Amino acid sequence: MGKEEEDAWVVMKTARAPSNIAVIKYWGKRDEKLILPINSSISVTLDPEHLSATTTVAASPAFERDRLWLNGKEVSVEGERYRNCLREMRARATDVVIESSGKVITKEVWSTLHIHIASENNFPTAAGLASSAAGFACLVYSLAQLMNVKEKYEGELTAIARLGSGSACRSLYGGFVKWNMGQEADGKDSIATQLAEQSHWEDLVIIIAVVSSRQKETSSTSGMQESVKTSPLLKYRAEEMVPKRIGQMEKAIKSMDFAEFARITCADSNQFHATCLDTSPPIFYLNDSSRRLIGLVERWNRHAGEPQVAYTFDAGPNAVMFAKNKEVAVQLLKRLLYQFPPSAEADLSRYDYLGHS
Ligand SMILES: Nc1ncnc2c1ncn2[C@@H]1O[C@H](COP(=O)(O)OP(=O)(O)OP(=O)(O)O)[C@@H](O)[C@H]1O
Ligand SMILES: C[C@@](O)(CCOP(=O)(O)OP(=O)(O)O)CC(=O)O
Repeated sequence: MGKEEEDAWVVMKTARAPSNIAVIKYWGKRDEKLILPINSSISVTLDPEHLSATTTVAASPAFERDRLWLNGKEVSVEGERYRNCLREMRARATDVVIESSGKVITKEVWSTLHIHIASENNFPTAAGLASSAAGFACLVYSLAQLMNVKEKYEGELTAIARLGSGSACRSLYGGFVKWNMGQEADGKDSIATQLAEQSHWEDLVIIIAVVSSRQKETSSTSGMQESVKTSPLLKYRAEEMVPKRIGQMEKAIKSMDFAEFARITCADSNQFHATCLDTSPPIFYLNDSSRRLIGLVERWNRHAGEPQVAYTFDAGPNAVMFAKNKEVAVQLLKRLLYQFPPSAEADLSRYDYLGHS
């Protein structure tokens, strides 16, 4: 067989992974390279129909270097995070048989093959809606399919996704997920585990209000670096507050106690933004619309006598809200449209309603 014929094959896999929203936030690393956090966190994985990354990975002897296209535009794959994920996945590749020809791609061959990656997000990238979480979870999962990688211990793939972006480790599972901060220096025990399936809490409805889809000024990565360096509140939060809240949140999820779930979710979001304000120079992720949303929910909950809706904000002004059930969700949408009426030329299909169940 000539070199051209030998190079004429390509193997390919496509996968989709959803984004996730933390109800106990990760903010701060104890190891920048391995992306090891200063506290554990808990998140809810979102519906892939609405917020997800779709990634196709391909390998061929004809490819001369690793390449990545993100939302149709080629971007560099030379960054440490992409390199680390690719290296760890290649190291775990096992035999793959190409169906059409019967040819076997062995572990040795995988170590010489270059990968082409094309990924699309169905929501704004780098706008505080955890695109990096969906993106790196999807990259690792699609590579695992392509290279026939089998986990040696549960959560091994989550530890590799973590090397791409901390929050990505939580997107490999659906439902309610905990990222254990771990203790080991090599990060082996800093993995995600599923607390409960999505179907465990069917009543819960998630609504996302995209206040702004502009890219944020301070990325999560640099924002949390500054907070670790300068915020005394962050240290107190990670050491004293989060360990207690993690236990309380696990209990609330297990028993589907919405009042407790809402109380902790709102308190943790507010404390995370307080640590941003406590950073020097201060970081502002919320804007006037975010604050109006907080006011609306707080007044409603107080008036109802017990929480009906919870809110949480990541590193941006966009709100993620949890409604107690479908009836409350409909009420919430009405109130949101009343408080924030769309302009006459708005495209109403962009008003997203995300059912969790
Ligand atoms: N689908 C994807 N595939 C691979 N990498 C992606 C994908 N989507 C995003 N990324 C990577 O993640 C980066 C954006 O991460 P960043 O943390 O700045 O924003 P975010 O994840 O949208 O927001 P946040 O984490 O604060 O909620 C992109 O520049 C890109 O490197
Ligand atoms: C506010 C957050 O969304 C921060 C997420 O930070 P990233 O996971 O994007 O940061 P890196 O690990 O540096 O990639 C809270 C959370 O998702 O827990």
